[in-house]
Amino acid sequence: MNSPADSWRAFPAAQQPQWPDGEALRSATGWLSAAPPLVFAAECDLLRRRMAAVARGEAVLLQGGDCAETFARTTTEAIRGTLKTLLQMAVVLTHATALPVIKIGRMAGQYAKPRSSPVERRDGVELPSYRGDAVNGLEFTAEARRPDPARMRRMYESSAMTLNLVRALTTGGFADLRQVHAWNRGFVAGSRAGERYEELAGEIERSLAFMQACGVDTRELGTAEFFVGHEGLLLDYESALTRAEPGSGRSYATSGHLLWIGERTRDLDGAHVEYFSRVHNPIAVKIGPSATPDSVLGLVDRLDPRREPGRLTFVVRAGADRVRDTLPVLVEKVTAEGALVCWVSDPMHGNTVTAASGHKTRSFDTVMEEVRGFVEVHRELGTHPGGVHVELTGDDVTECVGGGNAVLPEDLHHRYETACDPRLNHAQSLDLAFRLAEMYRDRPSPAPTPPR
Ligand SMILES: O=C[C@H](O)[C@H](O)COP(=O)(O)O
Ligand SMILES: C=C(OP(=O)(O)O)C(=O)O
Ligand SMILES: [Mn+2]
Repeated sequence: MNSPADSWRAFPAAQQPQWPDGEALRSATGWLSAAPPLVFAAECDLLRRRMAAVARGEAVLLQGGDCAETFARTTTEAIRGTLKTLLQMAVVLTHATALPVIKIGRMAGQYAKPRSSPVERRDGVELPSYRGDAVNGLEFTAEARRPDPARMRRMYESSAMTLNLVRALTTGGFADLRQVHAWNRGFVAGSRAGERYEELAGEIERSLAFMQACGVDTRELGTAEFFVGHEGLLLDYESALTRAEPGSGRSYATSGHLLWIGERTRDLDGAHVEYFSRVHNPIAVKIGPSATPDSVLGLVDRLDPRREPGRLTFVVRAGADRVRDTLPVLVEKVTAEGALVCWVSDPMHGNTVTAASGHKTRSFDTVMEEVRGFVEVHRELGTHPGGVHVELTGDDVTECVGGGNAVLPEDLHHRYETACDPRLNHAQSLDLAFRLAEMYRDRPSPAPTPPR
């Protein structure tokens, strides 16, 4: 019970499914405990070093992907679409900042969802809420909504399939920077952001040709470093995949490189903080508008007691109208405490609204307003706006309104395909990258903090 994988069991765990079948739960977690790790300790350590560079102002983080991955969309097309979108956004940001962009997919594990309400009501019928494919089915039937622990095994298998393809694509030539034009193919033509991207890709190609002509070996640009992460919500799953490293004796969550604690599960006395205090991965915590300086400093003490840059990231999701008020004091207090954490903006979860049609949506302009507020706060304090964490897809969905190829509220039903929250589509994602790039270019980050 006091092992790193199990100490959380003595603490209250929010947002966990009520598994109806104890025997099925034991069978699933037993199977997971014997399964190979999905990621390796050395990869997690490498990402910690990369995140330390973000904390020092020497790199930028780009994290994105579905709100909720689904088993049905574990397809080559969907995975490749998200990956290409992130690679394109990273090129835009690298070009503007002249800093390395650390890429993390919200992929290969994003199958469990915290919910505002444990139940959903439709036409007088009440059923358990959908909690992600790892727990139950999206279909509104009693059968589908019953939590089934065997789904955690499918979560592992879908994560493995996704990770396998991601590893092949990022190292097998697909992510080669010399393919910078090819990544834009297959996406809907005609968006302003797409055109801007084509211009930039042309510029990069000419620079690469120039470097080659000067005798520089550009083959090094043939692969991309890419990590995966998800909300570490389902503690039965995460603890079954926790492995101790024989050399160091350290424990790692091996379901993903960087895992985060959500806004609804960051209670200092709760099971999630306890579990994550025991594993050595780089970790993140979502910070909403109600976070007090004391609760944030408490998280630093519990999760980063040695104040090691790269260990802890705060993902701020305050809302466009609150970020300028709530963020400064948090940044000031954490900095005064001697912690060099990464500050990242999630401009989506504080800005969800319900459209007249009943669809959950987010306005692109409001999303950008939160990013702007986040960057401005850091500029004023002389700290580094470390990057963004966004819900996006390479598909041409109509889930968020606005953006370059404006999706109108009346268009939402055309391709509203998300299993949970509304995602930016491909054009909106590129648009966000260009606008963020402008913010970085207008006011470069201060000189990096010297390594500690
Ligand atoms: O993705 C985040 C949460 O799971 C989601 O925003 C909760 O949505 P709900 O308010 O519809 O439950
Ligand atoms: C649940 C999520 O966010 P938050 O914890 O910030 O609400 C999410 O990232 O999908
Ligand atoms: Mn979400």
